[in-house]
Amino acid sequence: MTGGAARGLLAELREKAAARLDPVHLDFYEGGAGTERALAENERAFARLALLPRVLRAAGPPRTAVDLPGAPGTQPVVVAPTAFHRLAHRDGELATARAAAAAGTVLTASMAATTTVGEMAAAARAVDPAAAVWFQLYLQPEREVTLALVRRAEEAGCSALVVTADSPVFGRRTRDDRNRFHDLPPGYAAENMRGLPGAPPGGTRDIAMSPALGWADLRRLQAATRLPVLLKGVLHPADARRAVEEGVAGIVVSNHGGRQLDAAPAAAEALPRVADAVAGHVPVLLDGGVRSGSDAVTALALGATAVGVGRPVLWGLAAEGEDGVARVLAHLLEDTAHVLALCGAGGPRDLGRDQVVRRGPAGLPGIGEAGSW
Ligand SMILES: Cc1cc2nc3c(=O)[nH]c(=O)nc-3n(C[C@H](O)[C@H](O)[C@H](O)COP(=O)(O)O)c2cc1C
Ligand SMILES: O=C(O)C(=O)c1ccccc1
Repeated sequence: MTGGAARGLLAELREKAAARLDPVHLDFYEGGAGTERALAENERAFARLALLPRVLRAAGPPRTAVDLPGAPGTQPVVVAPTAFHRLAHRDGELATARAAAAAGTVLTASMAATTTVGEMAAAARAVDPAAAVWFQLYLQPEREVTLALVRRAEEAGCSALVVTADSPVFGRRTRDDRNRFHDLPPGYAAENMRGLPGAPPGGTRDIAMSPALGWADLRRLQAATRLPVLLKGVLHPADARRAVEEGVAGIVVSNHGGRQLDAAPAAAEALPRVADAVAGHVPVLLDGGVRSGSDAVTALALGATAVGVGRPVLWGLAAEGEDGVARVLAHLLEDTAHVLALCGAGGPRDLGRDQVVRRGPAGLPGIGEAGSW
């Protein structure tokens, strides 16, 4: 086989995106923090793992539907929140929203979107009135600003909030520093931040990261909304346990695509212990490095209910707009169902953690050992 034959759709769209994007914007999308070790580890962790198929289980065709907060019967691949889609394509977040709705996947609207969450949710619902949209939120130091953002998400019809907790300070992005990319170009803005309390007339507030936030702030948020709240950026099992005690509706295991703590482990490596700590009380999602159905199924076998994808969506968007995002999502969903079938699973719940082993000579002794991972 020639190299090209097995290259895959995502690699193709990534190359097309790289050829089209302003190199500074490409670096913003692709880059991570520090030496980009956490970024690299996300994909490497999946590459180190193999799936052990089960045979003759009479599983029938895979049913992929899963229940997520505010999204019953949805697909096990969701669109992770990523900033600034209009730098990738003129249609920006509207293209992403339409493609996610068409694919039947949850769209997580970023607080740092270049389109308002209201416009995004309307675009998704124009494609599918039942489309699920979540709103990702950085808790702001000023409570009234956070609450104004929550009201916007509620009014947009969002069905859950995703609070990103891994950013007490903004990660040090080596490529952005080198490129001096620290502001959106003229004509673009973080539209959700327009007209908030304290914003200049007609202008936007900056998104603040705060190291002063604590569990009490999360609790106050939960008391101020009826929406389910997921906590994103959890890697320590003790934090996952605490979050469940605090009544969160879901946990997102994530190192922020390697853009925050460079010394963080891969999301896939942190997942099993977080899943153990959560013990099925709420859904656990994983994002970081998911590039194939095999990666998604590996995460599902290790205890995730669903996975999120960040950069692949941006590659599709930059390469081909709405069609590109649609191709990425359809491919990942189809590949996930296909790999489930090959593993002998009739659905995500049929997978066992014993079906995931480390590659290499040290891998096989781990088979079947609970907690070998
Ligand atoms: C360009 C870019 C922008 C991002 N913006 C946000 C954001 O605004 N809020 C957030 O919680 N996470 C953000 N993330 C992190 C993603 O939600 C997700 O954790 C990560 O991209 C998953 O890894 P993957 O890109 O390998 O799929 C961003 C990631 C990228 C690559
Ligand atoms: O780049 C990011 O990862 C991110 O989360 C972000 C947050 C605010 C503004 C721009 C990007």
